[in-house]
Amino acid sequence: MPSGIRVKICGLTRPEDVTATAAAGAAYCGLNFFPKSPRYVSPAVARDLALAAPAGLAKVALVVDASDAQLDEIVDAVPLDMVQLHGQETPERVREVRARYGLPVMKVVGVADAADLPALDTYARVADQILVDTKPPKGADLPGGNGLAFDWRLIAGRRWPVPWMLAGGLTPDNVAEAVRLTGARQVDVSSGVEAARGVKDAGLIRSFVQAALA
Ligand SMILES: O=C(O)c1ccccc1NCC(=O)[C@H](O)[C@H](O)COP(=O)(O)O
Repeated sequence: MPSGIRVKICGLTRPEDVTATAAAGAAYCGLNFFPKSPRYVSPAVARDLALAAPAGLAKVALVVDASDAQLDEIVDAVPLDMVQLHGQETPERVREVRARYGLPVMKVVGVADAADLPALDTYARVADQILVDTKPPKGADLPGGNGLAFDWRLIAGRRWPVPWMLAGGLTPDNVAEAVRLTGARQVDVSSGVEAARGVKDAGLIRSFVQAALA
């Protein structure tokens, strides 16, 4: 990609979503294994989606406080390039998952205010990547994928010693401003490219990637 921005489209559920994500020029696709999510895919469905992904589109497994048994089942079934830990996983658990599966691990850190920022430094010491996402509001059904942005000024100019992604409430309309303000070189979206909750839209995926690269 000419601008060097790498885009992740998260929560794909259908083969046409994979086609649209690859055609738009995204670098990563996310497969969601959180059972309560409207974007959940079983390991069997995820395997077919992952096998449909062309070379160059990295497949990321999103899990929430998954046990070894759950992760074993996913990793055995699905050809993956990365694991995204989207729950309350401790730094020690990040280390364990990296060691057990030999896959890069991206740890999600939720941000609502400045008090959340030190955790980014903590996880940047143990994870291969960090994903800076909006902290879910109290009582939210889902720990992510809520389509809510945080105040990007909190991380403007911040850097970490590992690659990082910006997420949370990004859309084709606001992603360019988010990149400009934060300096992010990677962005992640789910709700902002959906026609309905859990249903990706090829046109929105294309618009999002184009806007991120602009
Ligand atoms: O999308 C879900 O349903 C979900 C469920 C449980 C944990 C995480 C989940 N989604 C995470 C994402 O899709 C993204 O990594 C990120 O939170 C941005 O989502 P959005 O604000 O919807 O763009």
